[in-house]
Amino acid sequence: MTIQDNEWLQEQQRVDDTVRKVKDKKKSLVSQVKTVKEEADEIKQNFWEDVTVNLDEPDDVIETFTSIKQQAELLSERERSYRHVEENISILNKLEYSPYFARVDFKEQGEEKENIYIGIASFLDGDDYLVYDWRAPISSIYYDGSPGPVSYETPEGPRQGEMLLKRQFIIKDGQIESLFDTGVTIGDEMLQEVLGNRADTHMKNIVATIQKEQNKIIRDIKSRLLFVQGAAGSGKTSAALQRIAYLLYRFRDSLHSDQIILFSPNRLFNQYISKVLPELGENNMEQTTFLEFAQSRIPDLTVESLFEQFETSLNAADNHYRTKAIRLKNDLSFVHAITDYVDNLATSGLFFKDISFRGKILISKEEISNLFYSYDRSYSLPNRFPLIQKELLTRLKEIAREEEKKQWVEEEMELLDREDYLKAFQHSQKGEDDFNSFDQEKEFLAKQIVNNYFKKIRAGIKRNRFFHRKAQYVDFLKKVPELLTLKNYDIHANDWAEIQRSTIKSLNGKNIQMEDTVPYMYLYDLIVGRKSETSMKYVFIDEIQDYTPAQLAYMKFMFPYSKFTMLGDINQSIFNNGSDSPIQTSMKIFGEEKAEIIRLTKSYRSTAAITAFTKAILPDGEAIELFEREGELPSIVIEGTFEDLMDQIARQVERLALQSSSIAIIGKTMQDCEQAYHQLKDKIDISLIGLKNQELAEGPIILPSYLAKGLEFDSVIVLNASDDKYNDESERTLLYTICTRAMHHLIITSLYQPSHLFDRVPKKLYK
Ligand SMILES: Nc1ncnc2c1ncn2[C@@H]1O[C@H](COP(=O)(O)OP(=O)(O)OP(=O)(O)O)[C@@H](O)[C@H]1O
Repeated sequence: MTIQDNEWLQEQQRVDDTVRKVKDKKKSLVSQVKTVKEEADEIKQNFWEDVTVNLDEPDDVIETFTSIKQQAELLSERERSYRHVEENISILNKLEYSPYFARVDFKEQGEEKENIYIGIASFLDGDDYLVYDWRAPISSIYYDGSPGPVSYETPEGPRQGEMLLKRQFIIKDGQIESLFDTGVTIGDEMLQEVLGNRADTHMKNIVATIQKEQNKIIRDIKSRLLFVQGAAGSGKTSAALQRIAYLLYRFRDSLHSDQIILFSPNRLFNQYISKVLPELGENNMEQTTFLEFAQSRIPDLTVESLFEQFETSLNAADNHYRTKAIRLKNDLSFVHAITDYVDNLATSGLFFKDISFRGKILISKEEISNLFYSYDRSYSLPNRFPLIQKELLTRLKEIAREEEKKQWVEEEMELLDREDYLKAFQHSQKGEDDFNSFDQEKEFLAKQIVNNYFKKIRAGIKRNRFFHRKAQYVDFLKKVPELLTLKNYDIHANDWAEIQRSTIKSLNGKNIQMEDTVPYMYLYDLIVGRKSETSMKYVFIDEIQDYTPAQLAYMKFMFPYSKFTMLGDINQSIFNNGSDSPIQTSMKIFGEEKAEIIRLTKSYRSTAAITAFTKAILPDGEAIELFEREGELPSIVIEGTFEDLMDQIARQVERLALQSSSIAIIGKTMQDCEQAYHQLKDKIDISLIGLKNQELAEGPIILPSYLAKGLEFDSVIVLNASDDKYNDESERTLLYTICTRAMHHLIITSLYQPSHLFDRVPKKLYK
C-alpha cells in the first residue's frame, strides 16, 4: 500500500507534536531531579548535624537511634525518588528520539474509533495516551491481529472490536524514515530493514517486530512450564528477554527484577544480552550459568564446566569410561538412587570429620556420630544439624576454657606486641571490679589468643564442616551397584571400579567433574537440608538442550515455587546422546499439567542462502522456514596445508571486514583455536576468546564452538571443518550450531576433505 504524501506529512506533524510534549515533560523533570538531588546532597552533608547524638542514658540511646533512623529514611526516600525521576528521564530520552513504532486504529463496538500509537513506554498528555506501552493490553492486537475483527485480553476480560489500520514506522531522531501499512504479518518490509542491519556486539530489542508466535511466549502468564523449541535464530532468546520485560510491566506491583533468574550458557552470552532490558527501561534480571550456580554450592572444590567436560572427554584416553559415567550420572535414575541411599542413613552411615586443632582431636568423628544418632529417629537428618551445631559449639566453649590454661598459649603471649598488651591493659582498667592485676590481663590475653584460633573452628561448625561430604559421596558411589542395575547402562564391575577411581582422583585433587556436581549437591542437600531459592518467581533456562535430566530435576528441587520458561533447540546440543528429547524430559520432571509447548520454526537471523545451507545439514531440517533475505551463498574453501589454511582465513577476514561489523572464526575446541590464533595474530588484528577471557571484543575474534552458543555475527568463518575434525554423527548438531551463528556471510574452511556431515547439502547451496 502506498502512503500519500499528505498522510506522511500528517504523521510527521503528530511525531513533532509528541516529541515537543516529551521535551516539555523532560524539561520539568530535569528541574525536578535537580531539586531532589540538591535535597539529598544537603541531607547527606548535614546528616550528623541534624541528628541528636546522646549516649548517656539508655533512653538517650534509643532517642539517638530513632533520630538516626529517621534521617536515614528521609535520605533513602529522596535518593529513591531521585533514581525514579532519572529513570523517567532516560525513557523520555528514548521517546524523544523515537516516540513510537506502530499505529493501529481500533474501533470497539459502540465506541469511537481510537488511534493507538505504540512505543517502548507509555506517554500521556493529561489523560490522553499519546503513546501506549508495547506491553499494554491493547497493544497486543498489533502483534496478533490484522485489519478486521480482533480481540485482546485485559485483566477485566476479553475485548472485541475491529482493527481498521495497522501501520509501522521507523523514526529516528524525531524524523519518520519509513512508513508501511501492513497486513497479516508484522511487515516484512520492516523486518527486512531491521534484519538487514549489521550485527552489533550486543543484542537489540525486537519490540517493533515481534511475531505472533513470539508474542504468545512473551505474554503467557498461565503456564507453570513454558517450553520453547525453536530453530536456530528463531528468536527464542529475544522472546525470553521481551517476556521478562512484559512480566515486569504486567506485575509491576508484585514482581521485582531480582525475582527472575536467567540461566545462560556462558558469561560471554550474559554480556551479549545485557543491554536489551535497560533499553526497554527495565532492570536486568539475575543472571547466572549452571557452572556458577554449582560452584557457589560447592565452594571447596573446583567445578568442571560443561565445556571442560566437552574438551576432556574428547581428548582423554579414558574417554570410554567417561562417556559411560556421564550417561549414567546424568540420568534421573541416578538421582533417585541418591534418594534411596539417603533413606537408609536414618540410623547409621553418616560420615563425619574430627574437629581438630594443633594436630590434636578436640571432638572426634565417633563422638559426633554418636551424638548425631542419639537423637530420636523422628528428627529428619537435616533437622539434626542445627541441634548438633549447638551442642558442638557448647562443647567447644568448654574446650576453649581448658585450652586457655595451656603452655602454648603462654608461649604465644610472649610473641605479642605492645599494642596487644595495651589493649589488655585498657580492658582490665574497664573491669567491673577495681582489681587490676597482672593475672587479669593475662587471662584476657589468653582468651583472645584462643578465641582467635577457635573463630575458624566455630565458623566451620556453623557451616556443617564436621560432616564429611566427600567421604559420603564416595560411600554412595560404592553402594551404587546395590541401588541400580549398572548392566542396563552397559557398565560392568571393572568399569564401575574405574569410574569410581577417576571420580575419587578428581575429588582428591580438589576438583569435581561436571557429571558429579548434581549428585554431589543433591546428596548434601538431602542430608544437611536444602537452601532452596523460594523467592524466585520465574526461572528462565536458555539452551535447555544442554541440560541433563539430573540437572533439570535439581532445578525443580532448588526452585520449588518458580514458574519455568525453557528455551532450546534439540538440533544444537553439545552432547548428542540420543536419549529422551528435552521436551520429554522436562514433561517427565515438571509434569504436563499447566505446561505449554511453543514451537518457533522461522529463522530470522541468517540470510535465506545461509538458512537453506544450514538446514540441509540436518536430517530433519525441513521444518525450518527461511526468512527471505538476500545474501551471498555460503562457501567451502579447501586447503592442503595448515599454513595455507591460515593464509586463506586471514585473506577472508580482510575481505569480510569491508562489509561486516563483527567477524568470528569459530573452532571446535579451545586447543584448535589457540593453535590457529598463534599463527593468525601475526597476519591480522584478532582477539582470542576463551574460558578465562570471556569479554566481547571489538573487531575479529576467534572462539571455540561452545562459547559461540547463542551469539551471532555478521560473518562466520568455520575453522577447519575437515572430515577428521567433525567425523562422528554426534557432531552434526555442533556443526549446525556453529554455522547458524552467521547473519550475512558464512565461509567454511577445511584442511583436505571437508566433513562428510556436509554431504547431504545440495551443491547448489554453496560455492
Ligand atoms: N521478531 C523479530 N524481529 C526482529 N528481529 C528478530 C525477531 N526475532 C528474532 N530476531 C532476530 O533474529 C536473531 C536471532 O534471535 P535469537 O538470538 O533470539 O534467536 P535464538 O532462537 O535464541 O537463536 P539460537 O538458538 O540460534 O541462539 C537476532 O538477531 C534477533 O534480533
